Parts: sequence; structure tokens; C-alpha cells
Amino acid sequence: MISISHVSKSFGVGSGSTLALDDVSLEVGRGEIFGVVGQSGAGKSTLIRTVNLLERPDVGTITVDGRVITSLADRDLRIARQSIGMVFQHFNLLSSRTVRGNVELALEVIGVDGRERRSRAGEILDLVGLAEKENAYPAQLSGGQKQRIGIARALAGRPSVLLSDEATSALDPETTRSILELLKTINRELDLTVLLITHEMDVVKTVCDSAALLEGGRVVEQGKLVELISTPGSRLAHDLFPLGDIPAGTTGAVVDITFSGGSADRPVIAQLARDHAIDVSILGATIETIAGNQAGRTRLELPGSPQTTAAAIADLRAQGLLVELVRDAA
Ligand SMILES: Nc1ncnc2c1ncn2[C@@H]1O[C@H](COP(=O)(O)OP(=O)(O)OP(=O)(O)O)[C@@H](O)[C@H]1O
Repeated sequence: MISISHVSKSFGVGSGSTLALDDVSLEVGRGEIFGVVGQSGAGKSTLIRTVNLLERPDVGTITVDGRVITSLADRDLRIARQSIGMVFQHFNLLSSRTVRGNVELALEVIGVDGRERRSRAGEILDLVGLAEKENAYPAQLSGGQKQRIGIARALAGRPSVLLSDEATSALDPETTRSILELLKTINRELDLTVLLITHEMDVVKTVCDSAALLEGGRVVEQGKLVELISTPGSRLAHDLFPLGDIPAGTTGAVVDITFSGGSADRPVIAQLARDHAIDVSILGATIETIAGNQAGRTRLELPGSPQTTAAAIADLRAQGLLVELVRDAA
């Protein structure tokens, strides 16, 4: 649905220039919620803004719903942008217009006539749960309600793609959850493809099907979450299941086991201790619902000889579990 191919973008010229995006390629499937994560300055905002050409890439192509956005002339680009809605961190609402007025404005801009505007704005406000606030002004609303208008406005042109630029970063955790829930609902009900950027792994965990990690303007990893969590060495998977540091005084080998799908229900650790006669210690554990599936990661200390550890790891792997040796015995 969105294809970003070998896109680079720099700001400034000469020795003072910054390469914000460096040969970025990403594929976002139709109907997916795709999250781009990365630290401050990684290039997330620049990347999302290239999708509707708020930033024009220096090189590379961007295709949205079969249309090569990067080669459209201005008039065609204006039309193409109607199918790409965008939600911003700081809402960007017009304070002089009511809730309804803000949504209708987005329809006015794309030439929808008065009657149709009223009926469509009503429908969208219903969808985002703000129908009873239609005559309120932005200043009278909470952050979460303001973001609901931001989302309603982005949906006005009946887009097939929604871009979300840190939509929940200015919100408290509970409001964040309700906005993420709303994103999921519109993704499902309107068959909307969502590309979001965030610096919060929780956002990815809660709503995304796929994710990419951006670092210094480059994509260092991308894929479906269900696949990433069973990919050895995946940094995104590690960030999805943070296990913290190895406790001081740990002397045995340390392994991380990732459980997903059916393996989450098996008594793996008890069996390991029994079959290999080792006193397994659990150093950390986390269970998450990722892309709708329960998955978890457990960090174990395996005391004993290197041979016992190797046999235990081989046994776990033979059961189809992802096992990573974090540290050999001290
Ligand atoms: N308009 C601009 N002019 C000059 N440099 C820019 C501009 N926009 C972005 N940059 C630079 O490009 C790099 C990537 O910035 P970008 O805002 O895309 O990162 P980000 O991952 O979104 O960061 P944050 O999470 O802090 O918003 C940074 O080094 C930034 O300073």
C-alpha cells in the first residue's frame, strides 16, 4: 500500500548539511498498522512527511496505493493527498472554529458542498465519539478529545492511508490507550492503512502489526512483529520485551527464551529442570500481547558445566523455541 524505495533526504548544504534519511526502503501492506520507532533525531518525522511530500525526498520513489507520489505534478499531488490523512502530535486545530467547524473545514478545502459536508462531518464525529461536543471549541476540550478531532479531520477526505506523527506523545497513558484503541477501530472498520511514528515501544506493542527501527536516518530492521519476536538478535524484539540487567552475583550461563503461539502454554522450564537435572533460576520474565498474540520472554540462569548448558539449549531449540545465549557461565 505504501512503498518507500531508496529514499534519501538531506537538509542544508555543504559541510553543515544533515543527512536525515539515508537510502530508506519500507513496505507497508494494505490494512496494516506499521510503526516506525527510533530515537530523537533518527529521521522519523522526516520519513513520515515524505509520504505525502510535505518533505520532498532528494532521491528515491514513494508509491501510495499504486500511485507514484514522487512523480506527480502539483494538481495531481493535491488530489492524491486527499487519500492520505495526517494526524499530528500537537493537534493543529483552528481555535476559532468549533469541533464540527474544524472537521467541515477539511471537507471545504477539498470542495465538498455544504449539505454533504454537514452529513459527512456528523458521521465522522460519531465514529470518533465526539458527536455531543460538536459545538464546543478546541480550548474547551481535553487533549484526548482534541486528538479525536485531529483524527476526525484526517478522515474527512475518506483516505486510504493515515499518517500519524507521534499522535499520542502529548497524552497521558490512559488517554493514549483510548486513542490507540480508536486508531485500531478505524483501521479495522474503514480498512485504513496506518503508518505511525513514535518513540514509545508501548505504542508499537499495543497497535502495530509491523515495525521498523530507524537509526541515524537508516532502517536497521523491519518486519512483522510476530516474525521479529522469533528472529534471533532482533533489537526490536528486545525492546518489545525489556528484561533489564543481569543481577549481580549471577554465575551460571544466562539464556533468554522467547515463547510465542502454542509454546506460551507449555511447562517448558519445569521440564528443562527435570530433564537436565539443573536448578534453573528465573532472572526475569515478561509476557505481552503483541499483534494480538500472547508472547513472552524469560531470562534463565543455567548453572552447571558447559556441556549441560549446551544440551539444555539444544533441547529447548529442538522444541522450536527461540533461545539466545546472553552470557556464558562466569
Ligand atoms: N527542516 C530541517 N532543517 C534542518 N535539519 C532538519 C530539518 N528537519 C529535520 N532536520 C534534521 O534531520 C534529522 C532528523 O530529524 P527528524 O525530526 O526527522 O527526527 P525524529 O526521529 O523525528 O526526531 P524527534 O523524535 O526528536 O522528532 C535531525 O538531525 C534534524 O535535526
